[in-house]
Amino acid sequence: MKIDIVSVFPEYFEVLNLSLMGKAQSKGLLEITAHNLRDWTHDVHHSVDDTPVGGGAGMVMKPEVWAECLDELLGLADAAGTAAQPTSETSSAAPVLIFPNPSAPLFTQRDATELSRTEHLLFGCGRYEGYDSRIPDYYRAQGIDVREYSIGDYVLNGGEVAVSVMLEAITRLMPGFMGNPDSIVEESYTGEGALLEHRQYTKPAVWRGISVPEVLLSGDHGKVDRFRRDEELARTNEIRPDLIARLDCKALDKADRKT
Ligand SMILES: COc1cccc(COC(=O)c2cn[nH]c2)c1
Repeated sequence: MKIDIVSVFPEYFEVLNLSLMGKAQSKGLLEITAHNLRDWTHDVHHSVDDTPVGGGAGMVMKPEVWAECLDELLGLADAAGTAAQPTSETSSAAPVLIFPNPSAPLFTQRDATELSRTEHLLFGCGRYEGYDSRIPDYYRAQGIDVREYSIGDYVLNGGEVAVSVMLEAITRLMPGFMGNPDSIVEESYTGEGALLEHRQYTKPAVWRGISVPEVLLSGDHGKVDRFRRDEELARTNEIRPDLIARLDCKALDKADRKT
């Protein structure tokens, strides 16, 4: 998978060369490039933002700068309309263009699963009050698959943290990324927006006088599975009833068949 990230703080992503992400890059599973949006400015101040049309506090990121950058990274015709020549850089599959945005639909495991099968992702990190809203609209009109996602109900100073969160959720699902692929199978229940996972315990069976649930020591896998399933339903109902509402009957049936 080829991943391009555009930010005014590209150095923020140097951390991706560590641990699993670093290994995945050295194994050729991933190719991550962080670009500095200011490389597409032409003024002496390398300005990427301007005051909001209609007034209001803060600054908004300029569409022209983003467009010069995205046209190039997406391999689109430039403003003059001359078709950009496909280069070795231009991946065959059209990339998905993703913008973190607090005012967008929530990014879920279902999105991570879908995007983990994509060949080329291009992330755009907003700063200040955000980017000119015409940017995603324009690229949708060019036929690009543009997604805007929130990672939660809070506002960050920029999209970089949100991109890191989405990248981790996406890349860990890629075949060959995790040492032990089984570790993501179990999550398929909770992952697909289904249920919260059951509580986890390890040895010792009794720790500071607190015992693990007896059934887990029974050796009866059928009973253990049933116990865990019941706990998943109860925990989800108590902590995240909204996930129950999203559950479709298939997932519930599948869950019952599992035990
Ligand atoms: C309109 O673009 C903006 C504006 C302001 C900050 C950001 C960065 O993203 C977030 O703050 C965020 C994403 N999910 N939850 C919070 C983007």
